[in-house]
Amino acid sequence: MLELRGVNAGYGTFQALFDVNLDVKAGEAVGVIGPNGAGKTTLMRIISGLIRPSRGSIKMEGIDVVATPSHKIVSLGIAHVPENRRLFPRLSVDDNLKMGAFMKEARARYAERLDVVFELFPRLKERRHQMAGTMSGGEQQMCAIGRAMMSNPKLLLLDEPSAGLAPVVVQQVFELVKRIRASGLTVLIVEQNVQQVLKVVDRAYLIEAGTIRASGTSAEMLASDTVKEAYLGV
Ligand SMILES: Nc1ncnc2c1ncn2[C@@H]1O[C@H](COP(=O)(O)OP(=O)(O)OP(=O)(O)O)[C@@H](O)[C@H]1O
Repeated sequence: MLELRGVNAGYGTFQALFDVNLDVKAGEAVGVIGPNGAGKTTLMRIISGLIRPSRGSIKMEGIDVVATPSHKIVSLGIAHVPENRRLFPRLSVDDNLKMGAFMKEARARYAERLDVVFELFPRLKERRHQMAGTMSGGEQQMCAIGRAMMSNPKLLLLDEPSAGLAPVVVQQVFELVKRIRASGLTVLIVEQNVQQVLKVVDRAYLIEAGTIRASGTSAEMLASDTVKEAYLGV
């Protein structure tokens, strides 16, 4: 579904990603792990077109993402849930969800998408008239994911969905990821919470200083000495 080849990217003269190759197959959940500043968020940004690579190719179902204008990338089926959620805090849950269905095709299927989101996250239906900024951290994450799902994506990019949440809520967020996966959506998820994320993904990539250092199935990553020493504290 998604294929990155030889991707370099950065900010001005600063290079944040070096020769990145990455694949996500349809129906898979794939994790991206690594330390602070490794380039994980940058990776998500180049896939959703927020920034452009300086070299290399990105293809979504064979279509060149780099050549696609930013506002059309959602139409390729890519939806990005950014770090820190970025909800509209003073708007209701309903209005936040509406913002996720701004493309013409999504607008036409608004009611149908809303049903899908409410079925997956019944809590959002209960709270649909509440101001998003007054909901709990876990509920806000649900709302951010729900908003992304309003565009009827094929690939969901989740950037640190558990960041800043209390441990019990972190558990709930990983349960959400499992549910999304079971609904058939393909997921690429960035996480600091290595132990947890490896329980919900099929495969993962370890990125350090902008370079992919290791990749493999969750079982392989859990057994890898590099991952164990640096990220699992064993
Ligand atoms: N807008 C920006 N302008 C300049 N440099 C940036 C910008 N965003 C990120 N960087 C730099 O790019 C590098 C990679 O950052 P990135 O946010 O991708 O890392 P990360 O792995 O997501 O880190 P974290 O886990 O801390 O969120 C860092 O050195 C960061 O300072």
